[in-house]
Amino acid sequence: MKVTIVGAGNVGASCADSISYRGIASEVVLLDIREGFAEGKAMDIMQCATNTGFNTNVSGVTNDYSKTANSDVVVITSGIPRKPGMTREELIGINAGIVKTVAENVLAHSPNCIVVVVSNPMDTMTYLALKATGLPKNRIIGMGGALDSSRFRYYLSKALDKPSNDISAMVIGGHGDTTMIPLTRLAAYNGIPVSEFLSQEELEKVAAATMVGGATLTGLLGTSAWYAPGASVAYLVDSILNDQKKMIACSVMLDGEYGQSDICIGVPCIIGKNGIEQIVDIKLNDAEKAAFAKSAEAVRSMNADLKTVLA
Ligand SMILES: NC(=O)C1=CN([C@@H]2O[C@H](COP(=O)(O)OP(=O)(O)OC[C@H]3O[C@@H](n4cnc5c(N)ncnc54)[C@H](O)[C@@H]3O)[C@@H](O)[C@H]2O)C=CC1
Ligand SMILES: O=C([O-])CC(=O)C(=O)O
Repeated sequence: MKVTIVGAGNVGASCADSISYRGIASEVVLLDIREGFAEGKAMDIMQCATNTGFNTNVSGVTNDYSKTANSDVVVITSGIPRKPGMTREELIGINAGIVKTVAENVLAHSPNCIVVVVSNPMDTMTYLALKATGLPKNRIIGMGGALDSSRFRYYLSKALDKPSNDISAMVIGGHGDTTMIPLTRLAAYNGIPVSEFLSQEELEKVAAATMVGGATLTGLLGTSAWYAPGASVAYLVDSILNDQKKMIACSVMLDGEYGQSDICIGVPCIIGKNGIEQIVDIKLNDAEKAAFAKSAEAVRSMNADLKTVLA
């Protein structure tokens, strides 16, 4: 199985690293426009192989899409990250042009691939990639919910003082500081609702910390995060390549589900060899429904800005 990652920066290289460690692809190609940069990242990752025991062949290329030909999965991580104080939405002006060109280039060389969009603002970039390529909606997946859900589990684990892996929890909605919807009502510690252990006030604090999880890291690091984003992409790619049918919150084109159409936004999906194999339309309560509608409205208004930025 072959995976291409376009954009060999912090997130792209971390994706290549995590995918190699998982041993889920025979080949990973990193592509970047910076001369020699992807080659250097690939060489550094390959020099881990003997000490960590992986057999994936990781290579790097400078803007040569012929080397990405016939990829099974292409991950788009090209574009600028935010700096402290910025929102993800502010990146649209530069990243829209990059994502559109990259999506067209990868499809020209890998017409059957499944595309995972990571660049921000991710929901709008997923929508753009879908419209620009005309691919069927099961083959364009926006990665955000996997990461946001793992941050939700992290903050719940801190509040509960229990391991993250004993907690199940999901974040739906937009991948933005104000558009995320941590589904606190459905979060559980070994099947027991977390509300049995945490007060309403504690749960609200966890949800608020989750929503600004990316901004918190950006403030600490001076640029946005990469280890957890890379691991989240690898988790998603594993479910595609190995047809695991995991339920993962992903940004996907809706066609009536959750009362929305013509929008890519985070909802629970079954992920397998065909990409998005099913959208799981869970029953939300009235407050969750209202939060989802508000989140969709914000994402939709960002999508409308594409006309201006791409003009
Ligand atoms: N969806 C999510 O959960 C997450 C999304 N992100 C987003 O991922 C993107 C990348 O973040 P980082 O890796 O931290 O940035 P970075 O600046 O470290 O790397 C971006 C790379 O893209 C390359 N690039 C720019 N234009 C290109 C083009 N046309 N073709 C190929 N490569 C190109 C740059 O040379 C650079 O190496 C950002 O937009 C960031 O906001 C970051 C973390 C999580
Ligand atoms: O915070 C950012 O800008 C990058 C990102 O999407 C995340 O880490 O969730």
